[in-house]
Amino acid sequence: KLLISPVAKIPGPWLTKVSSLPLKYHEFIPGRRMYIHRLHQQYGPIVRLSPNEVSFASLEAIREIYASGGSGYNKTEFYDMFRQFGMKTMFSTLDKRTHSQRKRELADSYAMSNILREPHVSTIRERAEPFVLQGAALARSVDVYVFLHCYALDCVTHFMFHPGGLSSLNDAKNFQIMEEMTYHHSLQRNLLQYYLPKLAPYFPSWFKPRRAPKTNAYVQSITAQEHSDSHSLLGRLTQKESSLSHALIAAECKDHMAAGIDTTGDGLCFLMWELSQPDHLHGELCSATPDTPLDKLPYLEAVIKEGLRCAPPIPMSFPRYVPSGGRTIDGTFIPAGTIVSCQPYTLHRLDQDVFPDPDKFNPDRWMNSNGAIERNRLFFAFGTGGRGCTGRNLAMVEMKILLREVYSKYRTTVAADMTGCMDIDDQKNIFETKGSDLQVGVHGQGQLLVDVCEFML
Ligand code: HEM
Repeated sequence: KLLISPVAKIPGPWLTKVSSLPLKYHEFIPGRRMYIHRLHQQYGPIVRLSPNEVSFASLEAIREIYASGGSGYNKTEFYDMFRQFGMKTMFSTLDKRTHSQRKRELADSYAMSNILREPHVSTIRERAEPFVLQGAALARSVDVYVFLHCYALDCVTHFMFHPGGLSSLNDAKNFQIMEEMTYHHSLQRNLLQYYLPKLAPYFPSWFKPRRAPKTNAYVQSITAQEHSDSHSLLGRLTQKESSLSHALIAAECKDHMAAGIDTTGDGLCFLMWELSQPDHLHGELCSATPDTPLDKLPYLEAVIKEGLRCAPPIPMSFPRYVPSGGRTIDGTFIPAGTIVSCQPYTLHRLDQDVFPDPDKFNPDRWMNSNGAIERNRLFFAFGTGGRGCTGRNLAMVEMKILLREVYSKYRTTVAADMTGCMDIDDQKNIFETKGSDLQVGVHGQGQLLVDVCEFML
C-alpha cells in the first residue's frame, strides 16, 4: 500500500517510502533542518520525508499550505507540545476555527498602530538604553547574547503588562526568569513525549519537559492584577471584557512571552555579530541619531530582513495536515492526512535566481527594486497567512530601536579572544539558542567590542 501511494512517487531517498526512521533519527541527533535542506538540494522543491510527510520549497506551496482560505491547513499534533499551563493557546490550537476565534481577541493589540503608540515606544527605548549603558560601562567583555535575551524579555513583558513588565537587565530575580525561559534544550524531551505519548508517564524526570516555576508565578500574579496600562495586551483584554477566562489569558501571555524572547534575542544576536564584521555597518546607521524616526531608516529594515533571512530564529518546518479530499500542492496531488511543510532555512536559499549567493549576508539585496516581489514572497522568517507571527511588528520595532540605539553611538567589532563560532545549530528547541557568550565591552574611543562565542539556533 505504501509503495503505490501518491507520496511514494515523490522524489526522496528510497527508505522514506516505507519508513519515518530517517526523519526521526535526524530530528533527535538533532539535524532535521540540514537533512531536509540537503534533500531539497538533491531532489528539488518537493521531497518525500517519510511515507506520510512531504517537504516543499516553493512560493506555490507556501500559498497553498499556509494561506489558502486565509490561514491554510490545520496544524499537526506537533504543536500540542506547546501548551501553557496545560491549555491550548492561539499558537498551539490545531484547527482553524478555534484559532480564528482566539485570534480575534488578541491580534489587534499587535497592530503596528498600537505598537507605535505610547507608552510602548518609550518603554522599548527605556529597555534599549540600559542595554547600551551596561555594555559601555564594563571595561571587560560582557555576554551580549544574554543581554539581548534580557532586552527581549523586558520589552515583551512591558508590552503585555506595562507598568508590570520585568527588568531582567538590572534585577537579579527577574534575570532568573529570563534564564528559566531561554536557551534550554528541551525540544528533544518534548519530542519523546510527542512520539511516545503512552510511555511518557514512565519517563524519568530528566526526560520530561523543563519546568518554569518562577515564570509561572510571575505570569499568574501579574495577570490577576487589574491595573495594566490601557494599551498593554492585558489592559486591552480586560477593557474589552474579553471572553477569555483568567486562566486562558495567563496561558496566552506566557506563550507570547516564550514566543518573544529567544526569537528576537537570537535574531539580534546574529545581527550584532554581522554588524561587527569589518565594513558591514552602513552609513545610514552610522549617521543616525537615537531620535531618527524608524521610517527614515530603510537600510536598517533591509539589514534586519537579511539577518532573519540568513539565520531565521525558527529555521525548521512548520507542519500542517492536508485536508480531507487531498490537495494539489505545487502541481503534485497529496492525499488527505499527509503532513506537509515548508522551512524558512531552505526557502531563503534554494532558489538562487531570487537569492543569489544565498549564504552571504548582503542587506543590499533588499534595496534593489528588481525582484523585490519574489524576495518578499519567499521571506518566511515570520511564516505567513492567518497563522503567521502575531508578534512580527513588535519584534521588528524592538530590533530597530535596539540597533539604532547601539549603532548611532558605537561601533562594534568581534573581540580578538572570541573562541566560539556562529554556526546555526539544529532545533535544540523551537525557540532556543544555546546560552552563548556574545560579549560586549567598551575599549578605547567609544568602541563597543563584541565578542561572540558559540551562537547556536
Ligand atoms: C524575530 C522575532 C520572531 C520571529 C522570527 C517569529 C517567528 C514566528 C513564526 C515563524 C511563527 C509561525 C510558526 C508556525 O506556524 O509554526 C510565529 C508565530 C507566533 N509568534 Fe512569532 N516570531 C517572533 C517574535 C514574536 C514575538 C515578539 C511575539 C509576541 C510577543 C510572537 C508571538 C507569536 C505568536 C502568538 C504566534 C502564533 C500565531 C498564530 O498561531 O496565530 N512572536 N512566530
